[in-house]
Amino acid sequence: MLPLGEAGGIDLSIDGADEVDPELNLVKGRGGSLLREKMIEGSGGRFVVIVDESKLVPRLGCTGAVPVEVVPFGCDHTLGLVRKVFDGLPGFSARLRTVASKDGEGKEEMFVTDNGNYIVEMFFEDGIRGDLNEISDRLLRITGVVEHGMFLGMATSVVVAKKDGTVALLHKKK
Ligand SMILES: O=C(CO)[C@H](O)[C@H](O)COP(=O)(O)O
Repeated sequence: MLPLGEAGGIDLSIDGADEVDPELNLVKGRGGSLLREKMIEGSGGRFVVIVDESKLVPRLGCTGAVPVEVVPFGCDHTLGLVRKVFDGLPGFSARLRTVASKDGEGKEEMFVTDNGNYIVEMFFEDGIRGDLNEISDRLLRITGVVEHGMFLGMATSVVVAKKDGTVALLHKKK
């Protein structure tokens, strides 16, 4: 094991994904590790994704939350700014992710990422329509947003395990 800065580049990253669209854009981070995953998988080299076919979607955001990592300071304000990006979009909602509190008394507490941050979850009625790169830029320009879970143009190949037992191999268009 080496720190990222000492690895001298990463030739190959292999990971799962929560969603894969026809252009091999991904949603990742429903487990909350999107920042570290994006740092590693975006550091160059090949990025191979392994999923089952339930992860293939026509548009990102079709099957669940698209996560956005935000700093805890002013998180409600940042949540409001994230909501503004999709202002007026029917069926859109966003909230801060919570988890059941460990005290077992049925309370909820903030979900904290491995970097000590919070997660805003964005929900779309029928997936994200529009220019994903533009939406990405708008989200990343919000002060308080650390990173989001759309991995655009990063996957070089996707290995898809199908229900019938066969495997399909998809490659990024050049
Ligand atoms: O994207 C991910 C985390 O960011 C995971 O790879 C993804 O959630 C894997 O899901 P599953 O356990 O259903 O294979």
